[in-house]
Amino acid sequence: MPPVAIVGVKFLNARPLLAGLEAGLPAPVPYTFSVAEPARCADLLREGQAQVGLVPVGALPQLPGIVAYPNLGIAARCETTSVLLVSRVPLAKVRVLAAHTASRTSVVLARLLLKAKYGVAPQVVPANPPVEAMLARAEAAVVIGDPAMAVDGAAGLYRCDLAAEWMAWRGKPFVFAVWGLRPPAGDAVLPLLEASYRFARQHWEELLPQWAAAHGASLARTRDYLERRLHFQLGEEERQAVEEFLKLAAESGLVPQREGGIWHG
Ligand SMILES: C=C(O[C@@H]1C=C(C(=O)O)C=C[C@H]1O)C(=O)O
Repeated sequence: MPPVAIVGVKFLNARPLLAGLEAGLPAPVPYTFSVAEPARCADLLREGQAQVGLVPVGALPQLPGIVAYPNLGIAARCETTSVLLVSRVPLAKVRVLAAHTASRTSVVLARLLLKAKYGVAPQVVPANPPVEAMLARAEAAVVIGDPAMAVDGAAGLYRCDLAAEWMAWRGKPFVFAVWGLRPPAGDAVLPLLEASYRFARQHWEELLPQWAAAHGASLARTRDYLERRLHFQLGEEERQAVEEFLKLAAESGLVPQREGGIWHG
């Protein structure tokens, strides 16, 4: 049997979920591990080049045959500082939205919020950071991950932190990404995914400075980001939030209706 191909997200926010995989923890079956931008993780899973991937929740409707592991993911209940809608104009005046091509979740979330809260449905154009270049072609931009953390604090822009906006709107945490897997090939590595996060918890103080250096963030900011802003264990509230987000997005025509259940098991 060929090794199970596992792909993770390359941004700082995913490091706690990936630590044990990077360290090469043993698994009952052979596996390979690599990282990519979130949208690419979804593509690799859909094309069958990976059997397990950390995928944007917003991509799940377009991943037939892929189910989500219900216990681990990238979630937040407050400002993340790494998933931003920035604008040169008040949000009710946005006509063109530059969408970070790495994202499949946050672009949908931004469009949902723009419609529900500000009554606008801008044209969406694909784009990539830096945010200044994105805003040269559009009034507003969605930017995620490490490049968004570099934008934080930029002056003169309207800035909306999307997880906090969702929390204020729906009263639930927001889940950006989950482990997607293609059964039965991916099933054998589920304990490895748990072990990988456990490894991060066990080696946290050693790993934090390494992650900070690798992603160009200060230790204090990395600690605040990964300990206080994001969380990685999903419970009933998070699973309900995923379902609610996908339902709202499908009702608004932003994603197709998902065929079949979302969750593994
Ligand atoms: C918290 C984040 O969540 C990310 C956002 C994603 C998206 O918008 O599709 C996908 C995966 C996550 O890594 C971030 O990028 O900062």
